[in-house]
Amino acid sequence: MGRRHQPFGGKTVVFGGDFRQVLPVVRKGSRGQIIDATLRSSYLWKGMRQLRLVTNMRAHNDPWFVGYLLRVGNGTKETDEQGNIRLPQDICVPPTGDSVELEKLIDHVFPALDHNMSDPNYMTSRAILSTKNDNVDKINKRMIERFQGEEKIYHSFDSVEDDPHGYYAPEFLNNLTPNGMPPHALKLKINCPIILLRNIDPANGLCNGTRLVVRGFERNTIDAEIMLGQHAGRRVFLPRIPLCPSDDDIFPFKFKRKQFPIRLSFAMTINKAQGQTIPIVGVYLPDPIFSHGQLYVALSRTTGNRNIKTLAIKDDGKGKGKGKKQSKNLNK
Ligand SMILES: Nc1ncnc2c1ncn2[C@@H]1O[C@H](COP(=O)(O)OP(=O)(O)OP(=O)(O)O)[C@@H](O)[C@H]1O
Repeated sequence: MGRRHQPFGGKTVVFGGDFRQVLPVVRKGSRGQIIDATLRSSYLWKGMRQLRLVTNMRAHNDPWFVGYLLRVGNGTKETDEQGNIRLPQDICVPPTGDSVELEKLIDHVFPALDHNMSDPNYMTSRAILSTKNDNVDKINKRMIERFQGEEKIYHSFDSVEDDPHGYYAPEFLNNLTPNGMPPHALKLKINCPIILLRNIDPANGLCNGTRLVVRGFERNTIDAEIMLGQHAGRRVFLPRIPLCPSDDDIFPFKFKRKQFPIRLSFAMTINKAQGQTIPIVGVYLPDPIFSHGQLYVALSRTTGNRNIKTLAIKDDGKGKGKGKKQSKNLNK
């Protein structure tokens, strides 16, 4: 670090990013505060040299799709009078207004599940993405019920720091699942796909967002196999670790959960999928999406138009999104 007065001691540091994607999350932040949290607003920005990557390598076999993604991401895709974007007809599962529509989306993304359950490539090359954890949990629950194989439920140990008199009953704590935390009752089956929620051992490929498949159950560890990236094929034993919610002002007490830092990954939030390549993607949008950047992230995880199916419930203007700072739903 020779030049102490320069950023990073004068060393060259490479930052990467795509400003069309979801911006940093600022809880309850205004538009201005969110923009303020981006690299573009950093005092370092003016000292940076910008290099542009202009070829979409992931979807390079589908030039029409690449152009469509750029129009969505750049905000140049034409909208109707309510601000809705028209999704291509061939990627839409027609909404029917009942539970069958979701089953249809699941069947598109996970065809012949019964025959392919033990094929790790099948399991990790597909996922359903949605905006909210509630939707994701609903789909993961359906999928694990459908999945066949030896089942195990791991329960967490929940506690509150500085609570010597035990004011917070375990039953109450067990019912809490703040964002980014694993559930109290983690129901798994052999060969089911999971995603890591914390960096455990980045040097060995165990990072927040790593996708794995469950191979075996031990009393205090889970035997799993890394599925993607340079560590694909590596068998690891995942430990239970103490976890705290990332938003520390969410409860008026300091909540601690000892659990395996994983969730099922048949479905995940769009934010969690940012940065991943998922060859076959389903997008479930029962509510208006938060921003066009979120739609851009969801659609751009895959390699082309034919590998994506969306189920968008039409926003009739009376929905929950009405009057909030959400962009309109994105229907046909
Ligand atoms: N030069 C290249 N030649 C061939 N394939 C490439 C090349 N660069 C990237 N890819 C492939 O494109 C896909 C996306 O790459 P990568 O995840 O590095 O992009 P990214 O910019 O981080 O994407 P995003 O931000 O959208 O997640 C990967 O499947 C990768 O293997």
